[in-house]
Formats: sequence, structure tokens, C-alpha cells
Amino acid sequence: MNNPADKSFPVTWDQFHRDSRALAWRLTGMGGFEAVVAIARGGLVPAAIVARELNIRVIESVSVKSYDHQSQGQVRVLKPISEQVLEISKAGGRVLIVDDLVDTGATARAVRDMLPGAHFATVYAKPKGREMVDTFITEVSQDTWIFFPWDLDVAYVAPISGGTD
Ligand SMILES: O=P(O)(O)OC[C@H]1O[C@H](OP(=O)(O)OP(=O)(O)O)[C@H](O)[C@@H]1O
Ligand code: HPA
Ligand SMILES: [Mg+2]
Repeated sequence: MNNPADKSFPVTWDQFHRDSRALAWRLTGMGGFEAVVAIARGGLVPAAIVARELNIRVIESVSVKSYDHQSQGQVRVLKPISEQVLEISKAGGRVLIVDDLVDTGATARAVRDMLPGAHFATVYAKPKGREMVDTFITEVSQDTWIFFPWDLDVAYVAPISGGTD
């Protein structure tokens, strides 16, 4: 499945920190969470920020990969969720799943199946996957590719006029 996007939405570290904090604010009114599950790798950064703001100390990761650069493939689980966190959820404890974004929703669906009943939060959401997420901050159109700060560098850009300086 190839899905190259037309538009780009580059996100700086500052912006990502602000948006992840906004997510934490939105989650504060939703009761205490006992554990956070970060969907690695993209979910690790927002999960750390949210866990810091909500004072959650039990942090787990699940490693899911489905894209090679912008090409989507099968969802593959490279590291499952620990028994400890699965037990917390089965015993009725509130578990918060965090990812950087939901695009088609395939990753979210796979992780939701592992943790039914958990609360799913992302910083960004595209329309196709929005239904899979309980809480998000910013919606981005389906034909936009979000570039995260860990995938970017500072680089020269040509003037809008098309000149060279
Ligand atoms: O809603 P979907 O269409 O499933 O896409 C969203 C997922 O894709 C990206 O992860 P990716 O598989 O690229 O791995 P990464 O987090 O290691 O970058 C992103 O971090 C989400 O986890
Ligand atoms: N940006 C980065 N990673 C992604 C995206 C995106 O828009 N969609 C799926 N994985
Ligand atoms: Mg990911």
C-alpha cells in the first residue's frame, strides 16, 4: 500500500512539546491513569511528556512498525506489551496508550486489540483514523505528511520568489 502525501506539515520540537502538553491538559480531567503504553517509536516522546505532566511512573512500550518512509505495509508487532501492564488493564486499571499520530488507524486498531478498554490518545489525527482515537489535539488532512522533529534538520530553503538568495 503506497500512500505518498501531497502536502507537508513540519513540526518543530517546541511545537511538539506544546502540543504534547496540550494533550496532557486534555487528559487531566479524565481520571487517574495507572500506566502509560507508548507505541514505539513515534509514541515514545509524547508518552514521556504526558507521563511527566500526569505524574505516571509505570511506562510500557509496544513496538509496532508499518511504514518504510512514507510507504505503508503490514502492521508488525516487534515487541508486545508486558504481562504486568496487561494484568493492570484486565484488573480494571486505567491504561493510557499514547502515539504521535493516527493516520489510517491500522496501528491503533492493532494496539487496541491488545488492550481493550484502554484510553487511546494521540497528538495528531488524520480523518481516516480519527475514530480509533479517544483524545487528540490537532487534526491534519489525509493528504498531508507530518514531519516530526526527530526526522528533520535545519536546512537552506530557496526564497519564495524563486531566486537563489
Ligand atoms: O494510523 P497508521 O496508518 O497505522 O499510521 C500511524 C503510525 O505510523 C507511524 O509509525 P511507524 O509505523 O512509521 O513507526 P515509527 O513510530 O517507528 O516511526 C506513526 O508513529 C504511527 O504509529
Ligand atoms: N508522518 C509521520 N509518520 C507517519 C505519518 C505521517 O504523516 N503517517 C503515518 N506514519
Ligand atoms: Mg509509530
